Amino acid sequence: MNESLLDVDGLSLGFSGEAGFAHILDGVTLRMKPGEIRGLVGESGCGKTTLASAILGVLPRHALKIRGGTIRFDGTDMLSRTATADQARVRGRKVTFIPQDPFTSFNPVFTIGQQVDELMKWKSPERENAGVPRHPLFTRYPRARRRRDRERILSTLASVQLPQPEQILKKYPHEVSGGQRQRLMIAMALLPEPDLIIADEPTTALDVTIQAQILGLLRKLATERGAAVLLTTHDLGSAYEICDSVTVMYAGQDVEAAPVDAFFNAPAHPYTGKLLASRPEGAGGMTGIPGEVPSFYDPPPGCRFAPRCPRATADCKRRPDPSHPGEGHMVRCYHPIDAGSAAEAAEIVGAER
Ligand SMILES: Nc1ncnc2c1ncn2[C@@H]1O[C@H](COP(=O)(O)OP(=O)(O)OP(=O)(O)O)[C@@H](O)[C@H]1O
Repeated sequence: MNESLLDVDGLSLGFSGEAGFAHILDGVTLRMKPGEIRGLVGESGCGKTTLASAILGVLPRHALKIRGGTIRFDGTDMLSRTATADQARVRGRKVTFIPQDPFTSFNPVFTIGQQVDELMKWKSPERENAGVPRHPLFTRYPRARRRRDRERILSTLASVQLPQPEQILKKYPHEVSGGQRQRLMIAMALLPEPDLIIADEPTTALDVTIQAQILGLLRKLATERGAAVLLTTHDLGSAYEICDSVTVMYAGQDVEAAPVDAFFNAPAHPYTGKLLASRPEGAGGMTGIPGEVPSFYDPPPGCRFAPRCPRATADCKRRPDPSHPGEGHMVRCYHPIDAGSAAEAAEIVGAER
């Protein structure tokens, strides 16, 4: 039985532009089970947002070219050009989104209440055929459903710890703080009762003190309501705090996926080892990783980390198939770190020191 909620398999895509074709995602595989909280980590520019946007179906169509692979959500083919009604039922209803920047995500000219009502008019869990596009003029918002939705809205705002929810709904976006706006975003992502929430660096724009609170709240509410969360972040500390599992991306490739304990205690891909070692509290101390991320216009063949990898050999010019060093642990590397060998771990961490 296939118990995946989300199944991204071998996804390769890129964008054409004046500078040529940018090969962004290269054979990415990502699976999520119902209720799982998975971190999608990697350096800035490694393709986390592109992957999240591909799942949500919001990549710019004019330049996008899908070169291979599939995205299936609970049985719906999210890349098919004919299953658009099913895709519309999934997007914004079964899969919702928490954006990076709560400051630009609201429309400044409507009150928060008007914007939440509009969301529920279309995406309420009670709405039949939720998500199927119809002409807005011919779609009523029946009074009885609107009343029940209002109850849902007030209780969800209370659950994200927004005081005086009725007052907040009357305000305009600029009248509430950044932290409150991000709580509202979490509430709006929860209201359709989704099976998956994609949170794209949801706390980057906030104060460090508020970040941990918001992530803790997201984890608690998603778990209580049985929703899975895909959290894109470059903050490994956040991933450690709230995730069950982690997928590591490097230059548009998934290089490793592991339960959170294995990720931190027994990383197998040399890039993961470097990433962990370059944390301020890691063995390398804020050293960074020598070398540069390759260009997406002319990426190296095979493993894209090979040009920076102390273990690379000629084999690495072909993309490695996945291997499985442990339960739920996948790595794509011809020369993985042996978790049992302290000398190997030290070699990876200290190779350039
Ligand atoms: N429409 C596009 N055309 C060309 N290149 C693009 C396009 N969209 C994204 N890219 C490139 O794809 C790469 C991956 O970007 P993406 O935003 O997915 O990375 P990221 O890991 O989410 O980064 P960050 O952590 O900074 O948000 C970047 O080099 C970006 O410039």
